[in-house]
Order: sequence, then structure tokens, then C-alpha cells
Amino acid sequence: MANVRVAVRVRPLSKREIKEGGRIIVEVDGNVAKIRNLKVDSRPDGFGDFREKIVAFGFDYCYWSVNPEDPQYASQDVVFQDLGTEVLSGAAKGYNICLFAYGQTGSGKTYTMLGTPGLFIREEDYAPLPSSCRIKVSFLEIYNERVRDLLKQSDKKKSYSLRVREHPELGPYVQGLSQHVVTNYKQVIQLLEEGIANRITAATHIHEASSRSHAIFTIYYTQAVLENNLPSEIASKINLVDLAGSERADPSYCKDRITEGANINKSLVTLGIVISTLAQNSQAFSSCQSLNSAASDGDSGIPSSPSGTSSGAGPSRRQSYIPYRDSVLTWLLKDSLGGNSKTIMVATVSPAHTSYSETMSTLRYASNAKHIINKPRVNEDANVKLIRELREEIRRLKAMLLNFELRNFSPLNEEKDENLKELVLQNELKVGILGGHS
Ligand SMILES: Nc1ncnc2c1ncn2[C@@H]1O[C@H](COP(=O)(O)OP(=O)(O)OP(=O)(O)O)[C@@H](O)[C@H]1O
Repeated sequence: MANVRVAVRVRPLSKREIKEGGRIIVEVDGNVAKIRNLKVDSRPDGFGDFREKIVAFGFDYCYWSVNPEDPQYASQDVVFQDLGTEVLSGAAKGYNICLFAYGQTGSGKTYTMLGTPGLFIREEDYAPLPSSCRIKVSFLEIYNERVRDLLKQSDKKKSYSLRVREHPELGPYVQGLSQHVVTNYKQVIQLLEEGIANRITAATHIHEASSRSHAIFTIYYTQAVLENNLPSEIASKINLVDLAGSERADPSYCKDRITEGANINKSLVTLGIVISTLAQNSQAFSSCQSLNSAASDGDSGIPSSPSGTSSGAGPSRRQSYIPYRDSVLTWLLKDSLGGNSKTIMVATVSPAHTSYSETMSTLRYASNAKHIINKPRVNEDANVKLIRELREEIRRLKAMLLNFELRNFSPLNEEKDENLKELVLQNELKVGILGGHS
């Protein structure tokens, strides 16, 4: 099990913020991000105002990207060293990885995730990919709860209606989404740029779509490996998720734009509910675990409750229902949120006092996400895993047999000896059937 890792990145003041006399109210101290409330600050002794002047939040990483002259300045390279390396090495080991950026419009989500120099696809990596590795990419956009393929632009109207379905083992997927085989990193960048251009083109047709849509760029890795002399495949994927501006999650903001209906931020609002419910469940689970070590055997022991309530006093093992299917985004990211994935959230914020409420809400959101517990596992071939386990069992039984024969020559023990031999034989037969050879 692994907690969602959370990073916060503070971008420079924008030209507009400078023009408006924007004051910097965010600071970073190691892994702590602090935000100052100027309204409380300006009152003498804060009399009659119970709000805190400074609120501090701890994260896995905090990046100060405000001023390049500052000694603690975090460039795109610094961010890559931490997050990019973690993402790429995780995928190479066979884990599903999800990295998503959350923050208000213009806070630097796209810059961090898909910008140049790219965080995950580096220009120096233009070398061909190893032949043992097959890579495909796809790029989609969710706008108004509808899915559009950003890499297949034959019919703009039709392409906004791809369906989300659920595979019993592989989980939710988009039916008919194009996947493109690439043989080097340059092609990955070309497809990324092509998709971004399609997103922008659409934005000119559909009013301001880029900051209202969510984009998911997925890299699928399939590695050919030899496990116990058996050819096998490890399949993993990286989801890079560029979310819509978080102010779209504000219900009052939604009311102002009746024409767009409730869909515009349904995904973002549901994401917030999913994150906070998962966080509550994880916290309830860990407090339950510390009280009762019998509950430590993972999710298999947790009954789920559709009512979403805990009963009785003290920590309960009841888990609240997670409404993944209430929005397209959360349905597609089901595995990344509380499932089989290593997930990193980057919360991007503006340092300006004019963005106080948005920054505060982003930091709270991110702080909640830290508590989500995922269950990442290496996606190896099920047969190969079984064969490995059976071979380990054979080795153990043979060692037992040898030990037994050396110590006990008595004919009375012959029966036990035969039993052990029979077990070894049975396991070898199973391995032979599964692998074609033992
Ligand atoms: N860390 C940074 N360093 C320098 N410039 C940045 C940084 N982050 C963002 N910017 C600049 O701020 C502007 C807004 O950034 P960006 O487009 O990434 O925001 P966004 O959060 O993706 O917005 P939207 O929600 O509208 O898609 C861009 O001009 C970008 O170049």
C-alpha cells in the first residue's frame, strides 16, 4: 500500500498580478507551504477575528518557482529530478503511474505537466526505445462530461462522443480511443504537441474550452521479460492528467454559467468528493488498524457500506461508498485514486494575495489527497507469477525431501517420503502445463 504523494508548486507572479500590485502571501519552508491572510494581518492584534494569520501545510515536496534568483528556486529540472524520475522508474518496474495537476486557472498546471522543457519526455531522450519495450500513446479530453480523442480529428462533432466502458479485469477504458505506436521519444512529443494543438483549436470554437476541459495523456508500456526462463510481459501505463481550473469546482461559479449546465464541473466536483471520501476511509482504516492489528490484512478485510456512514463510537471498519461513476473523469481515474496505481498530485498555486481563497482551497484539497492510500502492484503475467510460486514450492519441497531422507532411513517413514515426492511431482506437472516446459 502507498499513500498518494503530493507536491505543491508556486509559480511566478503574472504580469497582470504585478500590474495589480500583487503581494506575495505564499512561502515555502522545506516541505511546508505557508499562506498568509492579509485581511487578518491588517487588524490590530486580529481582535475579534478568529481566523489564523498564517496557515501551514506539510507535503511530500514543495517547489518555489517564483523567482529564478532565489537560492531555493525550483526549475522544471528540479521538479523532474523528483517527480519525473519517480514516474519513469515506477513505470519501468511495471507499476501503473498517475500524475495529475490540480489548481486554479493560470496557476501552472499545463506548464508543469506538459510544458517545455517537458517534465516526463525529455528532449535528450530522443534515442530509439529498447527493442524489448513497446510503447503506445493516447490523448483524450473530457469536456462537458463528453470524451474527445485529441489524436483523431476526422469529424469534430462526432469525436466528442466516445463511450467509457469497464473491462472486468483492466477496469474503465474509452471505447474507440486511438492508440499510437511510437518507436522513439521524439514521436511521443510530436503526438503530445498534436493533441495540445487540437485542444487549442477546439478552444477557439468552444468558448474557453482549455481551462474547462480535462486532458489525459496516457503512455502504455509493454516490456518483454524473461522470468524463470519463460517469456513474459509486464504492462504498465503512465497517466498524465491536466485538470480544468479548480475554480470550476466552486458551486457559486457554476451557477453563474447556467448555459453550460451542471456538467461543466461535475467531474471536478466529483473528484473532490472522491478524494475526501477516500481520505476519510484511509484515516478511519489506519486508526482502526492501530487499535486492532487483526485488520491489517489490506482491503480484503474491509466491508464497504453504501450508506457512507460509520456506526458506533470510536473508529469503525465501515468504508464509505466512493462515487467513481458519478463523473467521467473519476470513472476513468478509478485505479489512480485508491486502486492499482502509484499516484502523484501536483497542486499548482499563484503566490499573489488576489488569489488567496483559491490558493487556500487548493492547499486544503491537496492536503486531503495525502491521506489516500493506493494499492499499486507490478502488472506481471498471471501465469508467470503462478509458475514462479510453484517453482519456489518445488524447491522448498525438494529441500525438505532431501533433509528427510538423510535423517530417516527407517522403512516406517517411507510413506511420508512418498507423499513429499508426490507433491513435488504434482507441482512439476502444473509448471509443465502452464509454461509448456518445466
Ligand atoms: N513555474 C512556472 N515558471 C514560469 N512560468 C510559469 C510557471 N507556471 C506557469 N507559468 C506561466 O503561467 C501561465 C499560465 O500557466 P498554465 O497555462 O500552465 O496554467 P494552467 O493552470 O494550466 O491554466 P488553465 O487552467 O487555464 O489551463 C503561462 O504563461 C505559463 O508559462
